Amino acid sequence: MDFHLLSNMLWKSAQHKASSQREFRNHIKYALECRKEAKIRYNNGGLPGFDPATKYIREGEWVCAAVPPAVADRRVEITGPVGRKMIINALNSGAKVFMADFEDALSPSWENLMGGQVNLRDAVNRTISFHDKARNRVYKLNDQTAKLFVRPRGWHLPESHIFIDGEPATGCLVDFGLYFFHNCMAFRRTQGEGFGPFFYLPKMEHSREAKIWNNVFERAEKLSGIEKGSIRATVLIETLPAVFQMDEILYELRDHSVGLNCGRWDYIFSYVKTFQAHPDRLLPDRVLVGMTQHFMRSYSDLLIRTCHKRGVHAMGGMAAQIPIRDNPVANEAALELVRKDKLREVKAGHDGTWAAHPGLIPAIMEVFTNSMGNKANQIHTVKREDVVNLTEEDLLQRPRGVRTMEGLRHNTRVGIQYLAAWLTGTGSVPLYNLMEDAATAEISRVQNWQWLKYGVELDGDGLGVKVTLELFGRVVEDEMTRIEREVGQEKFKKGMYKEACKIFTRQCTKPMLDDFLTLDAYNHIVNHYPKGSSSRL
Ligand SMILES: CC(=O)SCCNC(=O)CCNC(=O)[C@H](O)C(C)(C)COP(=O)(O)OP(=O)(O)OC[C@H]1O[C@@H](n2cnc3c(N)ncnc32)[C@H](O)[C@@H]1OP(=O)(O)O
Ligand SMILES: O=CC(=O)O
Ligand SMILES: [Mg+2]
Repeated sequence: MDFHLLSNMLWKSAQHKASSQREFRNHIKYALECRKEAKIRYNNGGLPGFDPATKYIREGEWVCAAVPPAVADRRVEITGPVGRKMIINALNSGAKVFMADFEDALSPSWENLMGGQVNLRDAVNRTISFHDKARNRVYKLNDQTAKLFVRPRGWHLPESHIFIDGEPATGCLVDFGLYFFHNCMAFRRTQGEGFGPFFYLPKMEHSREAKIWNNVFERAEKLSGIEKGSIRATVLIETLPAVFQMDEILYELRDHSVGLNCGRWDYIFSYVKTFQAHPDRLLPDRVLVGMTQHFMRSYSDLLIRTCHKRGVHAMGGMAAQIPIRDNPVANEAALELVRKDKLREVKAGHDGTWAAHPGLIPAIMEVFTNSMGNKANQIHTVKREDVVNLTEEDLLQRPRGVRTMEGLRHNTRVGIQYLAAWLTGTGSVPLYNLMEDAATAEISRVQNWQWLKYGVELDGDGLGVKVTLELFGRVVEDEMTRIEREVGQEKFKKGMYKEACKIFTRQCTKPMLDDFLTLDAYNHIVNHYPKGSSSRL
């Protein structure tokens, strides 16, 4: 990384960032306090639901600003972390959109974050290249590239390398601010056809959080002298409380919206978190909680209806399968699962979807194109009025299925390996032929926690064993042995598997569930400098 360039970039934007942090930090603190209050309500037996106070928004006849022509067609979007080669490959992949990820797929070390900003700036300026010396291969952009969206971190994550008035900065404002400041003008010229930049916004729980983003956008537009409504964002509906706020979220962002997305993995994680004090709502094995469970299907159906009523895209989510290079039969089976998932999405009315890997794009493109034909999207053709009567109970219905020892083992094996990768700077990894990232790892963590907390019986394998601390201790030991065998002694010794195991085990066995695994782990990747060594802004 060019550190001289980086410090210039940082310094130029530092003043802007500091003032936006000062302007918004109390609103953010309030929004996070409200999350805590909601958690107390749910822990005391309450259920999330539609807010009677905002019925007028849900029933009102309003639409969002028209979709910018540059992103009318989003039938396949590839996602990935902001490494240099990854960005070039994703932009060249043939997908319509690339979502560059500072969130679920990135371990937010200072180096990754700042390297990512430099890489994105070079991508927007179209000067990005990468030389893979080992393979003597040079990577450059094609003439035709995907449109770039950027996903900053969620509201809950601090950026502990930047202190403002003695407090760590808010991570997402750093990600947004740096990217916007350095790319706004070039992006609008080269990519956005006069609009942009474009964003994905993660992990919101309430429309008041969307309102903060709307204010951040308006402030950025004003300061840079671009028209209000230039910046556009797709909000991930990936928390259980947010499914009851979809109209309200779009309403707050109506001048800046370009749709909602079904963030299915965090949504499952959020189901467990929201119902952490409801032992009658325990999850079956992770592999059984798919989009065909009634509560998941209802969430996707309602998202489509809501988006199309308001004139914006309803984006589908991520199938976790990735290509299996060394086994053609298993590879075809994985591809078939992806096709099936995408067919369900396009038939339901989704306007596009996510791909985890470039190797999946042709198959996904074919499924969407066969169904949508030449239409750029289905916003005005699939209204889903059939789901107008969907109820709170439909959205909360208990997932069905069994719990097994293999489920417990798989969660443990995957959770530890993911965390070990994250601690060493890698935020998305292939494990057992599936894509794993922060959202999928969270499911493993909270599911183990839930099963331990309530001492569930593993009813799916005929053993009738109860999940206890002793059993979990044995499972952790076995799985660490298995991981060492699978990755090899040398990699195991050099890696951070033991630290990961400690954190993961602590998280699974806590009396009270922590809100986020990455908040606990973050301290391990922060560079700590001596007091007083920073610059004043
Ligand atoms: C729940 C959610 O939030 S989903 C969204 C967040 N998660 C993600 O974005 C995950 C995205 N996917 C990935 O990170 C990767 O596909 C992984 C980690 C799962 C697998 O990556 P790898 O092990 O590198 O896969 P593999 O070896 O098959 O890669 C083959 C080639 O495709 C490239 N590639 C793989 N995935 C991607 C991607 N998502 N974007 C761009 N290029 C990619 C690799 O860089 C490699 O390129 P090369 O041949 O030029 O060297
Ligand atoms: O961000 C996406 C998800 O599924 O989580
Ligand atoms: Mg997510």
